[in-house]
Amino acid sequence: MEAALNQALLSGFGSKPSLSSTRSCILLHKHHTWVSFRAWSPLPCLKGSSKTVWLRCVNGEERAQAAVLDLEGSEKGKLRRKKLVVFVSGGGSNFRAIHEGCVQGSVHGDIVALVTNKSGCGGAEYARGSNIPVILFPRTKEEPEGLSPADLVAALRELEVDFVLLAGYLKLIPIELIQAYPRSILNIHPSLLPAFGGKGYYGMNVHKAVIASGARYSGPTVHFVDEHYDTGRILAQRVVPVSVTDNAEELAARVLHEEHQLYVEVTNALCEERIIWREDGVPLIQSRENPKKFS
Ligand SMILES: Nc1nc2c(c(=O)[nH]1)N[C@@H](CN(C=O)c1ccc(C(=O)N[C@@H](CCC(=O)O)C(=O)O)cc1)CN2
Ligand SMILES: NCC(=O)N[C@@H]1O[C@H](COP(=O)([O-])[O-])[C@@H](O)[C@H]1O
Repeated sequence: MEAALNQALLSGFGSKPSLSSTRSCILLHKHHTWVSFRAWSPLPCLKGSSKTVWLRCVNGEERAQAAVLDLEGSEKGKLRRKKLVVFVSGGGSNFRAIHEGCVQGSVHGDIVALVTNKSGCGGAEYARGSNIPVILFPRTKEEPEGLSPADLVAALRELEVDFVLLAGYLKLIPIELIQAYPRSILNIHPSLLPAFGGKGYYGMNVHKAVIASGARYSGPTVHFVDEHYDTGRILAQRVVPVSVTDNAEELAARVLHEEHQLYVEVTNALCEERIIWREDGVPLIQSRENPKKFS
C-alpha cells in the first residue's frame, strides 16, 4: 500500500507530505483512485494552491474519503444535502430558525419531519403550516397516538434521516434512538454546561437557577446526546453577560437570541461534514473559511 500511496502522492501532489504519525493516513485521490488507510491527518497544502487536503476515515472502516475542502466552491455542491428531524415540546423558535436556514441556504440540509410530545404546541403548528410531517412521540395517556421507541426509529429510517436535533424537547430520548443514531443527535441547552444541567433543568428553571447562583455569565450549549440529560459531549457554546438586574425572562431572551444563531451554524457544520472527533473524544468544528482552524 505504501508504494501505491507514494506513487499516488507524487503523481498527485509533487512531493510526499510528511505523515503526522504512524496512525496517519495518507492519501488521496488524484484521478479518483482511492486508497485505503486508517486514520486521517491534515496534509500540506496542495502544490501551488491555497487549499488543504484532508483525509478521514469513513464509517470507521479502512476506507478513505478525501476532499479538497473549499466548501465555497465545487465541494459543497458535491456534498449531499442532509435529512434532518427536529424534536420540540414548545414554541419551536429554534426549529423555525433552522427551517429558515434550510430554506434560505445557510443550512445544507432539509427538515423532513418534526417530532413532538405535544401535538398542539407552537412548533407542531408551524410544522403543519410549513408542510412538514409531524410525528408524535412518545405514546402517553395524553397522546395515545404516539409512537413506541422502536416505531420511531423505524419511521426515521424510512425517512432516511441523517441527523436528529433536539430543540426544547422535554422528554428523555430513549436508548433505542441513541444507539440507532451514534454521534448524530444534538441538543441545545440554555446554559453553559456542565453547569445548570440535568433533570429538572429546562426552560425558565435554568435561567432562574443561573440568576439565583449569582453567575455573571451564561449562554447556550450545543452538545451530542447520550442516554442521560445534558451529559453528552459539548460541541459549541456562546457566552452572554448576566446583568445584576436581570430577571429570568430578560436573561432567557438574551440567551435565546444566541441560540438561534449558534444552532444554525452548528447544524450547517454537521450537514457539511465539518465535525471531527479529537483523539480524546472531544468533537470539534472545522472552519469553513480555513480548514486548518478548529473550534
Ligand atoms: N437522552 C437524552 N434525552 C434528552 C436530553 C439529553 O441530553 N439526553 N436533553 C433533553 C433536553 N433537556 C436539556 O437540554 C432537558 C429536558 C427536560 C428535562 C427534564 O427534567 N424533564 C422533566 C419533564 C418535563 C416535562 O415533561 O414537562 C423530567 O424528565 O422530569 C431536563 C433536561 C431532551 N432529552
Ligand atoms: N433543557 C432543555 C431546554 O431547556 N431547552 C430550551 O428550551 C427552549 C426552547 O425554545 P424554543 O421552543 O423556542 O426553541 C430553548 O431555550 C432551549 O435551549
